[in-house]
Formats: sequence, structure tokens, C-alpha cells
Amino acid sequence: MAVAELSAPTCAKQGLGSSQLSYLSARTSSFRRLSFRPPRRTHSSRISCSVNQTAQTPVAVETEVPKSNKPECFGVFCLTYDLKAEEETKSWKKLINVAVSGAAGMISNHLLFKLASGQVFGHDQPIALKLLGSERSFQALEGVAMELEDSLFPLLREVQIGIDPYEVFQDVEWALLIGAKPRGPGMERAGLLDINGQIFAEQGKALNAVASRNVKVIVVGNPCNTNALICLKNAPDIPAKNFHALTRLDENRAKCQLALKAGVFYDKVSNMTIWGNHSTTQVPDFLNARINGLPVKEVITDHKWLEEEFTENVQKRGGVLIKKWGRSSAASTAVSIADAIRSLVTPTPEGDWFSSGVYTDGNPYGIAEGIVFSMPCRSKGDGDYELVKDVIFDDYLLKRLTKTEAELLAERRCVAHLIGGGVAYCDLPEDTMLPGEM
Ligand SMILES: NC(=O)c1ccc[n+]([C@@H]2O[C@H](COP(=O)([O-])OP(=O)(O)OC[C@H]3O[C@@H](n4cnc5c(N)ncnc54)[C@H](O)[C@@H]3O)[C@@H](O)[C@H]2O)c1
Repeated sequence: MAVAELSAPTCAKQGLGSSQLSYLSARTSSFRRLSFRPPRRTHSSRISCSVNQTAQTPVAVETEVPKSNKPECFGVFCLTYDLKAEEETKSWKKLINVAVSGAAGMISNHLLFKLASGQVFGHDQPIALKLLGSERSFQALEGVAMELEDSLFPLLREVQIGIDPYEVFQDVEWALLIGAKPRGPGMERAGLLDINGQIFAEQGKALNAVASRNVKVIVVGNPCNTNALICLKNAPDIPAKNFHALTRLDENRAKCQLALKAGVFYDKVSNMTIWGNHSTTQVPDFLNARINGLPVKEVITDHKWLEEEFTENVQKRGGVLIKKWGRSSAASTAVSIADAIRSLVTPTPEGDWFSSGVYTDGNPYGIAEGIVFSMPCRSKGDGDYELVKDVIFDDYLLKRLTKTEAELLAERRCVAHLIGGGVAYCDLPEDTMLPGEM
């Protein structure tokens, strides 16, 4: 049985400096050793350094182990430290609560360490991680929490693990919904929509009940557009605008392909929109994208390549990767989730935009309302976004937008029973493989 135990110097590593902290001597003898136990609903680690508060008498406080189903702390995160009077600090931001579902999975295994290190929300932003797993993955979740402990991240102040979204999503300001069931052998696409739809319906209800009223939700688990739709429809008290389906990986892939073809570094590619569904009907928009500030079609004059190879390369990149590697993209997906968050918490560079799957109500492009569709967005860096208006369309682009829109409307019909739309009727036009899907 693994035992999580902490020692005083660890909190010193939490960015406060050892002189700012005081500890009870011989803590390990008096401190409750908490062991990782067989699956229970919630298990949390908590570190709380009393910053941003008035100066207090130095004392290290042992956190009470809460009763019943309240999160229970263990390990290094159980201690609460107060600052010495003369060492009051004012520079720390308020802690943000971030939930990650599927936290024991492959994508999370990359993402969590980026979040905890400050690479995503900033190097002055303390963070609490609330990790949601499935019953089957609970032990692995404990392992993840242990690795987070052992990483001594200065900004990581709390870690909670659990399998009940109503507990794990309590007060969260961000929810990164990655956990989903993979498509099993012989499973129809409609079956996947239903099985994962149930998960996202429940998680939407839980967010509605207990999350921050302005929680930002990024749905990664596939089929992510329709899962995001299900989630937002089950969370009527949270603005629909706050829900995103991740298409940033597709955007990054498209930028890379254009850079390769044009022989430029990929930071020279901008204004890249992925339109529509995160499936093989997605539309990487080379009409509005730019290279070195110029329209792509002026820089890459091989338009046949753009229409055929480029488009297909991006649409099918996830599938090709699976064939080569035997598993779906995890590291680059985690990077793209980090990019997607950063795009919402930092102002979008002048003249540029980013892609995200967002709710279509009120969109200026004439796309059907009531679906989650990837579109070009800009942000002031406040977590919110607005849709970009100055984009152009041609026949090629419009034709493809219609196809991906039809697919999303069909997916919506398949999950009508999960979004208050009556009886489901599944008539998917074709079985498009989802990028990254096994
Ligand atoms: N949108 C994108 O760009 C993109 C890219 C790649 C993968 N994906 C999707 O992301 C999802 C996760 O991928 P992965 O590689 O991390 O998979 P994974 O199988 O390694 O991990 C998924 C984890 O989710 C957990 N889980 C299952 N049901 C859950 C539930 N109800 N609540 C909480 N956790 C649950 C599983 O136990 C598992 O640990 C898949 O659906 C995949 O298709 C999306």
C-alpha cells in the first residue's frame, strides 16, 4: 500500500521560501499518515498557503479529515501554512479551480503537468486540480496524484481525485472534459454517440448543479462537438457560450501542413480556421488563412494541392497517426488543449484568430443554429470570445461547410433523447472516422 507523506521542505518549494513557512516539529510523528485506499468516491490532496491574507501568527495547521463524502486530503497537500507577520505576500493571484475528466488517460498524462507547471494559466497563477476518473481508473488516478505530489510544482495548491462529477466539479472555473469511452470493435458510430452522450449529459447536469456560474468548459472526448452540445443542453444555468469542443489540434495540424508546403516556419501561418465537426468532414479553410500576412492562395499557387491533398491530410491526420503509432495522439492533443485555454486567457494578436467548436446560435455565417460548430474566434483574454466577422466564402468552402453542417445536424438527431429533443432518430450520412479515434 502506498503511503503519501509530506515533509516540511516541500512547501518551501511551493514558491514561498522556507523562511516564510513554519512547521510543527516532528510532524511526521503527529501528522496523520494517509494511505491510498481502495476506490472511494472522492479523495483529495490539498495544500493551502495563506497568501493574500493579512499577516498571521506562524503555525502549521493539520487539516481536519472531513467526514462523510467530503473530499479527503492526503499527502503533501494536507498541510495548511500561515505566513509570518513580516512576510505577508501580496503578489499571488486567487487560486483557480480546474477540473479534468479522464485524468488517468493518455492525454491528461501530458496535460496535467503543463497545467500544474504554470505553462497554461501563467507562472503567477496558483491552481487547484480536481481530477475526475471512472471507477475502473481510480487506482491509476491515485498514481497520477502521487506523480503530481512528487513534482513539487510551486503553483499546485490542491489536488482532488474522485469519480463523482457532483463532487469533483464543485466550484470549478474550468472543466476540461477529456474522459470518454473509446469506440469498441464493431461498435456503430451511433452507439458511440449514445454511450458517450450519457457521460456528457451527466457531467453537464453536474456542472449546472455545482460549478462556478461562469465555468468555461472544453470538451475533448469524442465525438466532441456533439458531446459539447449535450453537455451545454444539460447545463441550462451556464451560458451556452462557455462550452467549447476542441478543434485546436486540427488547426495546429493545418498550420503545420501549410508551413511545410510553403517552406516557412509554422509561426508564419495565421488566421487558420477549422470549420465544422471534429471528424473527417471538417473544413480546414485555406481561403482565409494567411502566410506571412498574405492570402495562402497567393503564396501556394498549387490550388489543386490545397483543395485535395492539404484538406485530406488535415482531415485524416489523426487516423494516419494511429496506424503508424498504434495509439491516438495524446501529447499533441494536450498541447492543443493548452493552446485553446491560452487563446481564451490572453488577448488574440491583432488581426489574427483561433478556431474553436462553439454554439452556433447568433452566428453571422448562416450556419444552422443549435449545434456546436468550429468557427473563427477572437478573445480579449478574459475567458470569453467573439466570432470573427470579416471572413470570405467561395463555392468550394460553402459546399464543404454544408457537408459538415449536415453531419452535425444528423448527430444532433441521434442524441435528441439526451438534449430534450424528443425521440432520437439516427440517420448519419456516412460513418466518418473521427481523428484520434480508435
Ligand atoms: N478533440 C480532439 O482533438 C481529440 C484528440 C485526441 C483524442 N480525443 C478524444 O479524447 C478522449 C480521451 O483520449 P485519451 O487518449 O486520453 O483516452 P484514454 O483511454 O487514454 O483515457 C480516457 C480516460 O477516461 C476515463 N473515463 C472513461 N469514462 C469516464 C467518465 N465517465 N468520467 C471520467 N473519466 C472517464 C477512462 O477510464 C480513461 O482513463 C477520447 O474520446 C479521444 O477520442 C479528442
